This record gives sequence, structure tokens and C-alpha cells, in this order.
Amino acid sequence: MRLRIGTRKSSMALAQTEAIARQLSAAVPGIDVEIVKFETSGDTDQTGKLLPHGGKGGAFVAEIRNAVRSGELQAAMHSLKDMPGNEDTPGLVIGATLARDPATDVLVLRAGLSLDELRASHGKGFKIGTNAVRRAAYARRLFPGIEVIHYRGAADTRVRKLDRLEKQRLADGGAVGPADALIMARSGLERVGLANRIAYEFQVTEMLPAAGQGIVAVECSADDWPTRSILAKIDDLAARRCADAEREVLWVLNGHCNSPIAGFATVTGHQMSLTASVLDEDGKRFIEVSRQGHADRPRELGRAVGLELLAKGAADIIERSRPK
Ligand SMILES: NCc1[nH]cc(CCC(=O)O)c1CC(=O)O
Repeated sequence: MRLRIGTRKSSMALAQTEAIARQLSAAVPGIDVEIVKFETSGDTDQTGKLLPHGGKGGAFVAEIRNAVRSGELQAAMHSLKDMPGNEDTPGLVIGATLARDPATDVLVLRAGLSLDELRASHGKGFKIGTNAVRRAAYARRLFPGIEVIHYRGAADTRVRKLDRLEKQRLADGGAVGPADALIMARSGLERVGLANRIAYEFQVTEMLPAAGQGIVAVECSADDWPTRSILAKIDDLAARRCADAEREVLWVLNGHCNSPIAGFATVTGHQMSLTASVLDEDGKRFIEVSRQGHADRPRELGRAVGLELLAKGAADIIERSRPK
């Protein structure tokens, strides 16, 4: 049996898709997995903020999804974090979630800058590069003097730009930078072989990860039963439960792709613990909610956490951050 799986062609995305292929080959004797590389509009536009067209997730995933719907592909690889959490994807389902990689964010520094120096200065005089509103907000909470600059590109490209002291071009023809530091996902850096560049790993209590961070998702057609039964073999139950709980928070909050929303669940035995937060971009307004529930009813827990965030004023912060 042959399974064609589509992916973006960045090194991170390819590494994630190869992990899926390895797991499928181990779980399904005789399967032939073909990796089909897509150049998405999100990758070609290296300057825009990606906000006007439905956010990062929208740009990266639309083309690959259409290929699954048309039957050209049986499956598509997505970082769960990049999948819109506030809208349905008609005709498609997440057929598998791989076991979660580390969900934390990390700090990467340019040569000559130490963590102590950054800490002692509270960030004053330094520029930190990120495109994520959530990371920008947490960065300003942790380093109140820091300047956050818009920064884009695949994981390995971003580190290269940092090392070469390159400026980041902007859509309006201007430029910002160079950056002194980057905030990136630990899992992404590890996937591209740059784990040695981690200067500091943020505790989840300092910087709560994005919903779904560190989880690789495999999407397929809802009515493609042969593919669904194959993907079920590599589905990791704990990752699936965390994904369901964290994404239910996005759903309740109507969170767009680059929302200032964080959500992170852990499972211990039959218990699930879920923390989620909503921040405004200057890091001044911060609402965080934690609850425990049954691990086998993750959506119920996600819903309760989302509703409590709303009761505490989350909607106002989210709506003000929404791209016009
Ligand atoms: N937006 C790009 C993206 N999508 C997923 C990851 C990291 C890996 C993951 O969360 O699965 C990254 C890179 C980053 O945020 O630094």
C-alpha cells in the first residue's frame, strides 16, 4: 500500500515528515510512504507579517489541504501549533498525532552576548526577534526593556540570519535588526540539528507554550477509511488528549493563528492538568487559568479553562490583537 504525504519543504517540516514515515514503516509492514514537497505561499513571502491572510496557519496549510481533498495526497504533515484552532476544516480530520516533542520555548543568542548580560540589563539595549504575538508578550514580561522586532523564516534560516547579523526586511520596504536574540521552539531547533544553540530553556511557568507546540499532526480525508486505520496505528494517546484540551481553549476563545494565547496540558495517569493564558502584546495584561480534570475528557477541561479565561476578560485582549 502506498501513502503519499505532503509537507512544506523546510528542513524542519521534512524532518517531521520523515519521523512520520519512519513510524508508519515500523507500524505497517509493506507500506510505501512517498513524501511530496510543497512550496507554500507562506514560505515564498519572507517579509510580510502573514497576518492579513488568515495568519501563519492559513498561508502554510491551504495548498496542501486542497491536495488531500482532491485525493492527490492521502495525508498532510502539519505542526499542530500552526493549524487554525478556531475554524473547521471541512472534509478533513487529524488522523494521527505523534508523541509530543519538548513543548518549551528557548532563547538563542548571537555570538558575544551572554544570558547574564541580557538578564542584568532586563533586555534594555537589545533586540529580540520573533513573529509570534505570544512570544513577544512573554518576552516583554521577562525582559521589560527589550525591543521586540518582527523576524521571519524557517528555523535554520532564522539562526543563520542572527549569526550573520542580517537585517529582517519588512513588507513596506524597510528593515529591522539585526537581532541579538531569538525565541524559538525547542522541538523545531532540535529537528534542524541546532539544539547546541540553546542558551536558555524557558520553564513552562515562565513562558507557556502555544497550544499544540511540539506535536506533529497528520491530516487526512475524513472519509478515507483505509488511511485513517493506518494513521490510527501511530496515534499517540497522550499527545491526542493534550491536543484536544489545548485546541478546545482556542476554539472557545475564537483564537486566530497568531493569537496571544498559550495553552499547555500534561497527563499523569488518569488526571490531566491544563494551563492557558491570554496576554496583550506589551505583556502588561495577563490572564492565566489552571485546572485539573479527567484525562479521558480533555475537551471538557479545555472548555472549562477557556470559559474561565473569558469570564476574566480574555475576549477583549484577543479582539484587540486581531489583524484588521
Ligand atoms: N511557526 C513555525 C513553527 N511551527 C512549529 C514550530 C516548532 C515545532 C512545533 O511546535 O511542533 C515552528 C518553529 C518555531 O516556532 O520556532
